Amino acid sequence: MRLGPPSFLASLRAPTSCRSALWQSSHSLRRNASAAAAVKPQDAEVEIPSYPTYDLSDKDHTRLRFQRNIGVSAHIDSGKTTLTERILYYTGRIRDIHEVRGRDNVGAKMDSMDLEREKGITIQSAATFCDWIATNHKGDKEKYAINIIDTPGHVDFTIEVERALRVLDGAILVLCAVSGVQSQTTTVDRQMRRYNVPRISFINKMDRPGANPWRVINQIRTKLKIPAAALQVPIGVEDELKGVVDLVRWKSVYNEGAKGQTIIESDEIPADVLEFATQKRRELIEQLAEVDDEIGELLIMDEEPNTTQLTDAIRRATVALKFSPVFMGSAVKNTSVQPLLDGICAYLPTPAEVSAVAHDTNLPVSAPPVPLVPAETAPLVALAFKLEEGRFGQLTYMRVYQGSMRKGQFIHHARTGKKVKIPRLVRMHSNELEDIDHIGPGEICAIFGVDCSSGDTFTDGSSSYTMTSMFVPDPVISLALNPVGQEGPNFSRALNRFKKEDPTFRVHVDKESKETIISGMGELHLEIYVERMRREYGVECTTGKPLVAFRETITQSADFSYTHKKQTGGAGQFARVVGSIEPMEIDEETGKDVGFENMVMAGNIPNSYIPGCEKGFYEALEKGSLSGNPVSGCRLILRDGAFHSVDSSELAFRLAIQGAFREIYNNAKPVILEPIMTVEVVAPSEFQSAVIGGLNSRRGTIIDSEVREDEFTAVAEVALNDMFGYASFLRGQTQGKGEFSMEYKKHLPVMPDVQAELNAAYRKTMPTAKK
Ligand SMILES: Nc1nc2c(ncn2[C@@H]2O[C@H](COP(=O)(O)OP(=O)(O)OP(=O)(O)O)[C@@H](O)[C@H]2O)c(=O)[nH]1
Repeated sequence: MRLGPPSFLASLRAPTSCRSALWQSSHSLRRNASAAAAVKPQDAEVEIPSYPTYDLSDKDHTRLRFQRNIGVSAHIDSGKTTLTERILYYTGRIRDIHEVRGRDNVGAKMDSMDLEREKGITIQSAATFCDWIATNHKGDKEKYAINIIDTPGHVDFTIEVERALRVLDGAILVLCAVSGVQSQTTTVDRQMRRYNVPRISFINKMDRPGANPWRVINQIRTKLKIPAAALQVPIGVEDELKGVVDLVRWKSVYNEGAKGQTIIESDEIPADVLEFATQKRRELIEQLAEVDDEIGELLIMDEEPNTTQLTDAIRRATVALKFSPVFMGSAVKNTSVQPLLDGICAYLPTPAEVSAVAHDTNLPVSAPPVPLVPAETAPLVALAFKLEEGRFGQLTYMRVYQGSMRKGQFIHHARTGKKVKIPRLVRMHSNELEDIDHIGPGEICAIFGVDCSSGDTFTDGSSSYTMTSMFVPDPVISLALNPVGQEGPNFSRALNRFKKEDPTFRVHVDKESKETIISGMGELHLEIYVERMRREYGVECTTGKPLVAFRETITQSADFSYTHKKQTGGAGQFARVVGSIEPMEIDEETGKDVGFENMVMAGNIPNSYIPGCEKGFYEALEKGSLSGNPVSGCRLILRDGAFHSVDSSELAFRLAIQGAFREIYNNAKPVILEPIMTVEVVAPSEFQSAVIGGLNSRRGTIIDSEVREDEFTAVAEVALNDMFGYASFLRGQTQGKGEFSMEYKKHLPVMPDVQAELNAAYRKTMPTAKK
């Protein structure tokens, strides 16, 4: 988790005394159910220790000033991979350019999986690094080290975007010059906001007929609600695009050479864009004045900011998340990618400019977080943000937040307390590795041979810090998976590996049918794993019909007072629990919408039995009694109870909570929820009414539509259950010219008739269920 805009260097050095205080935990169990078990007893006064402070050395300052960790994210097919390929080429990281779905059949460097190259989509985010000699606003050259993560655009692989943004300091938001802000752009925008990631916007595909960057900028301002202004205007349009006018340095910038590798700069602004460029420079200053005091004052005094003032203001406002500078070009036509690289160096933050925090596991979860300082001398805190099974074993991607790591060094796994040696330390270049001996704070690397899950923290053992992990959305779709022939060990081996790599991929065995059920973020998501199972593990599988992941929730509170008592000759079971269940809103930061709160006073239930109660609650949530689907949006508050010195046990309390939950569930007026998707269709204008009619016939609600010269976009909310078979339906409706993307929006109650149907179907499968 990052804190807000960084005037944070001051806060890093805040006097320790202000953090050394008695602090009272009162609602510590509310926020994070999974962390709840580790929390200290409530209402205890806890002393916050005084943590040592670390200052950045001059060496740290210099290194971090020239370091950037950035991501490239966007709606599908906006050109992220194509852009990254250019970046790698111009920075000298690769010797030649290969296109996504290119005729040379090589495929883009960052799409290294065979499946990615075949389908022409990015499935896994890939990490790489490069050096760039940037030209600054004075025209001086400076060398920067840039770590880049290219993320997938398909919503099915959204966890990859979450993972990347969690550890990146800045991002490039790529938009198509024709389609503008699309549904997935909004999702990426939301993710960037969640992790406070400053962003540069890059309007790609300026060579396409109908390209209109000004409409796109307007959409950034109105739809994404972030002040934005162009730092460039194009020279030439569509096919004739030659370069851009740099509005900050007031220069014309052209690409020359077969691959646009030579940058030619000129002080002469072409006459046909001069007036327009002057107007857009004015617009840039006015937009900045809205968010930056210094420019605001200059504007009031009617003074023109100079290049340094303008650059500094753009940087300040971008890093403070108040503004997005907009660049434009065409990745495929090799135009204006180098100025974007200069922009990354000039305007995106250094690792020292974003604040990162950890939690001290010795304190309750709601204790104030501890700021981390990217100083080499500080004790190590690193976050494993992605796992990947490679040719040489498990590869763990790490972001080092403070301190450093060395090959051969021992590091501590914060969750398990295990000490592990780093056998091999590498920097990643897509699927190739470069061995290194040492990695400093603020950098990204990968290590081999360390067993952990994604989201785990590593330290040098001197602190008990852990970093909060990322938002993991719940699956929306599931299907039964059966290996053809005998089930061999590779079947479960593959499933275990996929589960570890991807927290949005879930596996369980259905208790009734005994079938293996896999769940995920969409049909494509699951299809990719079934295919990987075949290719990487040699296991051929058949799959059942995809099923929507229904959920249940409660709509009102209900109290319980329940005694679990059993006397069967030997030791008996006794546990009494009193409390309530109530509806719970989702926590935007953690994604949690279920929680267990212990408010038992005076030891009426001994502390040692509380974990049993909590376990019982989470088990009860696994299957709601309306339809057998998991229950979400529910908090249990345990207020009181009673125990017996001989007959009580953790098991008795676990069963007591389950019994209580079963007994009062219906009093809390449960309903069945279904996933609602945002569906965006782009198709030639002549098919507009057919497409809208098609969405209406699937009970969709049209929430936005836009008609451009030749094509239109329609955005609708449709229940996922009504979307099966839509791809071929749309193909038929639009002679194959329509495209659609779909992403999960929210869960909503199903219609009463559907609820009755699902309930009846569930009862039929449950001979023991109450009829
Ligand atoms: N006209 C035009 N096409 C482009 C440009 N950049 C990329 N494309 C094309 O757009 C398509 C998608 O490009 P990708 O680079 O795979 O897009 P992506 O955003 O990485 O795709 P996903 O990772 O699948 O979301 C390819 O056919 C590219 O050749 C551009 O500047 N102009």
